[in-house]
Amino acid sequence: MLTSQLVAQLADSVLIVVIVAAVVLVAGTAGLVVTRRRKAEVSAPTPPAPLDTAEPKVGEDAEEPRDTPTRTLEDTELPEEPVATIEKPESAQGRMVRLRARLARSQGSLGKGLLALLSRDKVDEEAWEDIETTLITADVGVTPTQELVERLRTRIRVEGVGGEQARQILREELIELVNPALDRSLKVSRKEAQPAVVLVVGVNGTGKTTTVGKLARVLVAEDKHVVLGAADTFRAAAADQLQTWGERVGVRTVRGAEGGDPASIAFDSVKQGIEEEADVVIVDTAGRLHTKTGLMDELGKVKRVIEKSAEVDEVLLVIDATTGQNGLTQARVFAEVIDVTGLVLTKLDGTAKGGIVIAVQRELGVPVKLVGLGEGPDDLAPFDPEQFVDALLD
Ligand SMILES: Nc1nc2c(ncn2[C@@H]2O[C@H](COP(=O)(O)OP(=O)(O)OP(=O)(O)O)[C@@H](O)[C@H]2O)c(=O)[nH]1
Repeated sequence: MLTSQLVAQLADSVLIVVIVAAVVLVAGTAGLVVTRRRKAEVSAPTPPAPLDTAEPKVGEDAEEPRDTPTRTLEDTELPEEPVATIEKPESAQGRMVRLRARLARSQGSLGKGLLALLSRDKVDEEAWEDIETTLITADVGVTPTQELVERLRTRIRVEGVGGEQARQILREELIELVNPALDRSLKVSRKEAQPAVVLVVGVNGTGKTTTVGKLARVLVAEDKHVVLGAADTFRAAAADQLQTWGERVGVRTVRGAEGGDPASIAFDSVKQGIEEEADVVIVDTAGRLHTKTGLMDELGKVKRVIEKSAEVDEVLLVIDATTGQNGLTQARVFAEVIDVTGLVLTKLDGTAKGGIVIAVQRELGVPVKLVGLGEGPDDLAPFDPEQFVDALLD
């Protein structure tokens, strides 16, 4: 009896559980269906809007402008690197006028010092000694100094002294010492259907690559077609540096592998110049210590290899004016291994020893053709003795 009651109770419980489960199941399924339907409503693609075939309205019929204001120029992000444009370099004419103040600033003590001593009422022995010291300190060199002092003594004795007269005498004698008779023109014109070739040489860090870049600008300003040869395969960044200089004025740079054979790059750049019918090919070479025989011999090879296809018209030796007497020693050794046709004195803006112009010309019997007066792209000027001396005396 008890058992049958127990069984009946159990059956009731099972029934209740089954009923509850069924209700939950039905409610769950209904919920799911509703959610699915809602989701389907949300993600259903909206039908495409009918094409607006109406004519655009103008004037008073025009629609109201958009809520969001149109972006102004200020809002627009510009690319960081401006689009490369070809620069127009300053012409060589008149550069010296612009750079004269800089020269006067650096060399002022030389010119003004001499002038002050010569303008005294009486130029005594002590004053002449001071004049000599001033000239030697400015790197004019012993022999040129003695010559100049001798000529000044004679003229001052004969023509007398006095402010303006002393200035005139000094000006004339300094110009004579710098030697205005020397041919300072650069051989940079095509001849016999071939480009002129300029080889740039010198000790490390004197400013060769910079000078090649600046020279290219001088020539581009004269409407010359220039090709650059990056034969400095020793310093990793030199070819990039040169190429950047070239690109700024639309000039091609021929380069080779880092550590490659400089003679072969020099050859290729001249070949390129011939093919492009260029006016000038300027070849930059690696800086080399004048004391390293192997490197110095390499220069001869570079020149000989170029000469297989074209004549080398200019060999420009770059000298850092701030190195003083050491610059003279370099000049001497370079001149022994290669025929230097012109000198470039760089960094004249950074030294008071402008007398090196006189000394180095004397040493080599070769004219200073260009002077570097700053790091700016157009801070290279053709050397002019009169303007140089006038800047000293400014
Ligand atoms: N103030 C001044 N600096 C100059 C002048 N010319 C060149 N320089 C600087 O001298 C440094 C060396 O110049 P580079 O052209 O790299 O010298 P480089 O002779 O090619 O050097 P290497 O390839 O190592 O032999 C650079 O910082 C130039 O900007 C100049 O006339 N005035």
